[in-house]
Amino acid sequence: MIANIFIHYFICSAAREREKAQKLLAQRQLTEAKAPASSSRAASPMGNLARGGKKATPAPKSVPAANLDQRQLDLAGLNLVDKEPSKAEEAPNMTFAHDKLLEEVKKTIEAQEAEGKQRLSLVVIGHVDAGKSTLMGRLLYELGRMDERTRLANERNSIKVGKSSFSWAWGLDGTTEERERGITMDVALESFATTKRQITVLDAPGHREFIPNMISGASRADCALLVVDASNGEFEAGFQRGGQTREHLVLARSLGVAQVIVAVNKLDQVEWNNDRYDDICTLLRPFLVQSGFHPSKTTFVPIGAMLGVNLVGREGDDAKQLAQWYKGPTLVDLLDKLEPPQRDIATPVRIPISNIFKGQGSGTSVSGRLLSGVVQVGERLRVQPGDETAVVKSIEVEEENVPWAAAGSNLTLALVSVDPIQLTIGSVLCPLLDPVPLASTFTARILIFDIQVPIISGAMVELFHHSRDVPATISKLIATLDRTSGKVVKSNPRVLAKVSSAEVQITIRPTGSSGRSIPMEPYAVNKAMGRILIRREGETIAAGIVMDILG
Ligand SMILES: Nc1nc2c(ncn2[C@@H]2O[C@H](COP(=O)(O)OP(=O)(O)OP(=O)(O)O)[C@@H](O)[C@H]2O)c(=O)[nH]1
Repeated sequence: MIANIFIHYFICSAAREREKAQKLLAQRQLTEAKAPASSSRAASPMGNLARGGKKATPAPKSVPAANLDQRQLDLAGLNLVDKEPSKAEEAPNMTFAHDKLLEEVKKTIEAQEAEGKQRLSLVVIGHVDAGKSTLMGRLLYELGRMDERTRLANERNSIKVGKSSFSWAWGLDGTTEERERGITMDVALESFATTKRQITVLDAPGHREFIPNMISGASRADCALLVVDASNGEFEAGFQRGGQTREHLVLARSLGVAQVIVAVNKLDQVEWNNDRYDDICTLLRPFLVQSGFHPSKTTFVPIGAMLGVNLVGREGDDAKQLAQWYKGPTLVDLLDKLEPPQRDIATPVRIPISNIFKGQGSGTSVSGRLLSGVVQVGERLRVQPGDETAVVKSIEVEEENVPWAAAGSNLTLALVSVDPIQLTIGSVLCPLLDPVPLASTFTARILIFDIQVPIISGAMVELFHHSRDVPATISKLIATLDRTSGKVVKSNPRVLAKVSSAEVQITIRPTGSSGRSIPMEPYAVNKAMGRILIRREGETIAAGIVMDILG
């Protein structure tokens, strides 16, 4: 009945997103083309999209024009073909009634707690080149999640292109461009287990050019691992004004991340100097408190990512110098003690989409974080904004197909009975009867950072909400607030100065691709859906929470 559009590239709301998605498809195709059929999951140089054996749908085969009737020719010209009712697209039925599902989820979470195997998501943040991907690559290897064959292949291939020092990072940085440039550009997803935790890792890019991707990664995490480079001058570069050590910490905290492990890396570059380690910790401690991290939720660990020192142990010659002055926990010991957050399973489903890709013969797949609620296979969800609905054909969490997933999971959903053109990065999947409100104008309480140019009414900004960023205007300065009590200090101020708190009205400016309204909720209704970040000219100027949606 409806013509099916063959999608040769992903459907995203903005050019940046489209480019990102195209890159991911290329990455998946490259990975799949290269990977042997039996390749282990650790063997794939992946982002989350490269996993799970999914394949991009091949382009339709061309048919000689002489063999087509007029209608087919018209359709061919439009790049349309009749939709064949495919078996793969058949919508499955739901297994559980909602209350039964909630019971099942509670039981499972309790069992996980009793087993001492709790799940959490960890975003790896820090200034460019601090060693985030190297650390993750090495840690995956030490924990047995990267096999020897992959390690050797990464070593060999990185030597071949003169990038041998990035060989560990290649376990995470999978695209040709990332490997050529030696930097992470998009968030890569991985997972590993410690004794008591099952951890999903989101390796964020450190380069300031990719802050939007870092925001998208941090908004999917419960905890953060900040990596700082102990080399002389390098720690200072990241920690100075405008450095990403500072910016990432502030962004992560503003997005609700409350626990952080600080890994002081590359200590081999300073001869494992104890004083250098202590100085770095001393400089970071007050900044962490100032950024809103409670000292009891902040831990420090000295490491050498490349040599694998103090990640899971301190054996061997490389660790001798450190072992002379450090007797504390290893990185894995600290990961094992991270507190899993409360799961908001009773609130309606909210899944902001962070990636969209074509599944093999099974419609479209999307990935993102289930912020609240519980979702199951067979469930029909609404896509906001818009009138579209979709049925969940399958759910994948940490490379396993599961019948349901609960709040906090980073998941991939295969969707059927959906027009993929209606899906965009930043769209939110929600229950049919409990849709997320759409906002074009709303009020927000914001905390203004150390900005150089004060904010005035009419200021043009970029608004970040999960993986979506849209142009917006600070349309009204309602009041300045006392930073501690939140009480109004002055109504209708003329400007908002740096390091102050305020209530403002924000209006989203329409764009060709994303319209005027975006799905969001007041913080009082759903914390994770009510957090925003405001940037201007590539600088994060404020973070805030949504108060009231005005229209
Ligand atoms: N000497 C030394 N070099 C390291 C260590 N860890 C990482 N490096 C080097 O630091 C450089 C950057 O490492 P990456 O892992 O790509 O850094 P990153 O933080 O992931 O970079 P972005 O994601 O692009 O910000 C590479 O050349 C690594 O070999 C370490 O423990 N010691």
